[in-house]
Amino acid sequence: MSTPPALHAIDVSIIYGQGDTAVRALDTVNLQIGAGEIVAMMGPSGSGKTTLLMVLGGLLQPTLGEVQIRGQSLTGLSETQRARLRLTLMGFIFQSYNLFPALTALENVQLALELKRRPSREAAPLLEQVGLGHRRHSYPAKLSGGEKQRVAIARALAGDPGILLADEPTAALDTKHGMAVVELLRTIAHEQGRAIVMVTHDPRVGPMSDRLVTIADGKLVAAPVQYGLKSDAREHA
Ligand SMILES: Nc1ncnc2c1ncn2[C@@H]1O[C@H](COP(=O)(O)OP(=O)(O)OP(=O)(O)O)[C@@H](O)[C@H]1O
Repeated sequence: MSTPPALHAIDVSIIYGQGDTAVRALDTVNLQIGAGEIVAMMGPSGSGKTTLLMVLGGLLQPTLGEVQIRGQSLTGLSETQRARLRLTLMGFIFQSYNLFPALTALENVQLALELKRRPSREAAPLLEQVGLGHRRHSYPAKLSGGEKQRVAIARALAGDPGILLADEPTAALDTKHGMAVVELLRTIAHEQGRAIVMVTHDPRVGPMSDRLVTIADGKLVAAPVQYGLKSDAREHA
């Protein structure tokens, strides 16, 4: 039997609101992401990128269709069960880092380890893995944007998740630091076998990913240029 994909959206639609004010934010989306694959998701503002990321992360239930994580359907799970899956299988990375300003880099990661109930894992090696071992005792205010995002990535790795979901992780960074963060995420996907989905507005991120998924008006569309290893258009035609 073949291994199920890390993430699988099957005919997913999301309709916000009802009646005249209803918005179809996602329209019959089909998407598979495998372990060890880094996928960039692009599209105009309001096209449904964040909504799709939230659905893939089990933070939002599809109006129609379903999401499977490693072959397990999220449909019918309680909020507590979905929260447990998120805690054990997923890490989240945000544009604005969301670090605790009163905690050092090390303490930010340690707190995540405690919340994820991972007493056997240590924060310092996670910071070293993202190239920040030497800044472990620095507070976020003393770190550059790129360094803050690296702490946020170390924190997202605290639970040793198979899946990382990143919402515009480079949006607040200059080109050099932004590309270094994407390079780090790419290494994490390829060397550690994690599935990574990254929403981005930056056209330079697509070529650094294994696959570029383009979304317009809530639908996945074939990208004008296909990058990397696989083509989403081929896979989901
Ligand atoms: N909670 C909500 N209630 C109603 N409509 C919503 C809600 N969240 C998003 N929408 C609508 O759904 C559509 C998709 O929004 P979404 O935030 O997923 O787009 P996006 O591609 O991430 O946009 P951006 O690039 O601007 O962040 C938009 O039309 C948006 O106005």
